[in-house]
Amino acid sequence: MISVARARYVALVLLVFTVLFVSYWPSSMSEIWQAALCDLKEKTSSHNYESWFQNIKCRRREGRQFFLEVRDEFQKAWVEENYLDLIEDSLVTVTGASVEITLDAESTYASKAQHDDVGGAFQIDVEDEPVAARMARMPEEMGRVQMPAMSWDAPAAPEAFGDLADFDATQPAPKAFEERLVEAGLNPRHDFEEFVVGGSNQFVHAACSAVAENPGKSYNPLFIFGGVGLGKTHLLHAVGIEAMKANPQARVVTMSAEEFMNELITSLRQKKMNAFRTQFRNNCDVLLIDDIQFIAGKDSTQEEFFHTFNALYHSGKQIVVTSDKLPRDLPGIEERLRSRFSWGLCADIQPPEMETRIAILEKKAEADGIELSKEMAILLASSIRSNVRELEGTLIRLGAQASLLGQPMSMELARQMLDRMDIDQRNQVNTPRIIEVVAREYGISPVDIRGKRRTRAISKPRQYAMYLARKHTDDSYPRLGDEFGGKDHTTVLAAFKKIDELIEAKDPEMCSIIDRLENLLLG
Ligand SMILES: Nc1ncnc2c1ncn2[C@@H]1O[C@H](COP(=O)(O)OP(=O)(O)OP(=O)(O)O)[C@@H](O)[C@H]1O
Repeated sequence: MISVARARYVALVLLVFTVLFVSYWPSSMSEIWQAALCDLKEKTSSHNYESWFQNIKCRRREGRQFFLEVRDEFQKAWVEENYLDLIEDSLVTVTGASVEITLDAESTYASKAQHDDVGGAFQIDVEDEPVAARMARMPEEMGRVQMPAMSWDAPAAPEAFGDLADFDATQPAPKAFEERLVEAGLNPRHDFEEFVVGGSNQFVHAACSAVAENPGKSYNPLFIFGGVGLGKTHLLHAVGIEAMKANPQARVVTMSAEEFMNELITSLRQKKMNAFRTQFRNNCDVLLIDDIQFIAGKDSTQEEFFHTFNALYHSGKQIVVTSDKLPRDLPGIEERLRSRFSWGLCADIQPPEMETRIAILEKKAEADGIELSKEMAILLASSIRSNVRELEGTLIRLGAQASLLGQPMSMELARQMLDRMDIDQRNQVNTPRIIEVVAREYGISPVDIRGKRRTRAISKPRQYAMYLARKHTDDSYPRLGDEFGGKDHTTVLAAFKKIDELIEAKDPEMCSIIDRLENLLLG
């Protein structure tokens, strides 16, 4: 028999435990939703979180059904298409039970749809707004393109340009010109003079020069493609700089495909689509878009870009695009866009050969005031072959280290740094390396893992790589989707869950596969 005192003690412990459990476990609808939001914040990039999740409200809960409210139809469509599984996953994590989600838009305002050929992917109904109010907003809406509204072919008389009136094309005042480059999104250091030409980039360099000399009239569009850090962005900016040097009235718009998408989203949110379209379709003579592969799988952005492309192309404006692959190898890009990218000229950029690497190092060293001997340039150029950004970074780090230690840049210092880099690289666990290790182990190529083929021999290693990437990197599911060749984040989520469940259940085959791959990866 237990004593009364002991029974009281047990009851007290139970009571304390219940109180603690009830007060810490999220129970009210809003607590559950807040906890789910925290979980979502962890799983996605901060930009994505702010754009798509932060403003979602949980309006009602009936048992396991959650009624969520988003701002408008556009957000509803986007979240439904891209993020529903992710939200469901977070709610399951928080509640520990299965859930159902119903999404509703706060307003009945329909932002997506209706388009004509060049008219636009999104028809934003700003017509209800009084005309005077819209006109008053126009200067603010014109956004980043500050250049006067001119067509490429018919420059207006200089008087029409206000403070540009005394701008002399042959002798640009350096500061004013640089400021204008920056306004146009261009990096003044990335001009043709700074670009070292060799066998690997001769063709693309010639194509870029031709386009810059005669925008809209030689190769249109110009599609530049090639591996990481090989100078695509540099050449893209060089085209813009040269075009502005040749014609001070040229309205150049430069941005990454990601920035294009973000501006589109902001314009949709703020109901400023007219200004967005004016900026890209009417106030632009040269459109330079970097890393177009980013819009893979992003249907609404592709649609808007398609209409922007048509409008510019048909009015003879120049379009230059960079990408990591040829148009036909770009996964997740609509066929009509891929075919348009191939209308003009596709020019690839290859890793530079030894002499070009040495020349690049010498040029950068001179520009940054670093004393670089020939011997050292050869050492660096023979150690780092396939990425100019890395080559440049090593030179700068070496210069910085020598100056911090108060020593000259010796061969010994350079060798030590290269050895350390080698070790760092071998230890670095990132998604590309995981893909490489898994592909090698299964005798397939990283391209197969990033590709679409679903044979067992490819899909299984692909799932292992997705699981390892989620486990060992900080990449969010959407980011991993991009890393795996533009796949939907739900594919990665499903692969992770499937393998995780098998590991949790101590499935001997899966545990041994993952152990073996982790050994290869982590040493
Ligand atoms: N031929 C070259 N001459 C001089 N500098 C170069 C050359 N090629 C590349 N660089 C320099 O290397 C760095 C990386 O180039 P850039 O950013 O243009 O590469 P990218 O191909 O656009 O890379 P990513 O695929 O990562 O976008 C830049 O600082 C650029 O100036």
